[in-house]
Amino acid sequence: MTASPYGATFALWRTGCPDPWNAYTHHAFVQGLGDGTLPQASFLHYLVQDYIFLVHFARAWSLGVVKAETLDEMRVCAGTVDALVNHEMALHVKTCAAAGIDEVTLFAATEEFENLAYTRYVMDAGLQGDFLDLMAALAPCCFGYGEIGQRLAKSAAPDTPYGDWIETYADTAYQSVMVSVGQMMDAAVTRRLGPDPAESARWPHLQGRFATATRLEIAFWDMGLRGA
Ligand SMILES: Cc1ncc(CO)c(N)n1
Repeated sequence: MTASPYGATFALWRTGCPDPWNAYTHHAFVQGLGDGTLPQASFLHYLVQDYIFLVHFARAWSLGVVKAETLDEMRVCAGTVDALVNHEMALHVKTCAAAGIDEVTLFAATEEFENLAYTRYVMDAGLQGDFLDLMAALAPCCFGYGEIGQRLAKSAAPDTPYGDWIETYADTAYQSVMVSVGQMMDAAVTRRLGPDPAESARWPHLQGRFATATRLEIAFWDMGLRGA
């Protein structure tokens, strides 16, 4: 198992589904962001959908506050809601405004099925299950973009038009929130499953949620590439 700055739980989950994880983090859409060959129409189609995605992700992280058992869990979940609605979405608003799409239009955009499936899957994981079910479904989103941002910041073509996007996820603001999310998830898992969580009866189910959310990330990139 390869260690990760985002904690031991994530490292275990990622190791549990290597092929989907690789397909997600090295998707053609991601390569196109890095080398600049991604068509702008695909990028905008993705970004409008991603704005709606973040609205629902902020709702799911808010459910984390409701399902938390410690103040630390509440703090990290509330901090993530803040990072999503007050920071990350600024990228979407600014980039779309420059392309002539205003925020009212963004908020009213029709959701693609891939977007609906992913966001409602995560919300249902949290409603049907407990805090850990919700975290397992949220983890691929957080840490996948963390890994992609870090890798592209080092390897992207200097003239890619997607530098702002890359910078948003490579930035210490995003990375440091992800490190605290990873630490919080490790503590949450130890608290509920003990020191050897992978041996617990619940582990395969949590691993399954992580893998499903990872497959939904792949479908989200596919949706972006397909265009509007
Ligand atoms: C689809 C998707 N996954 C993860 C992130 C990171 O927050 C995002 N903005 N969109």
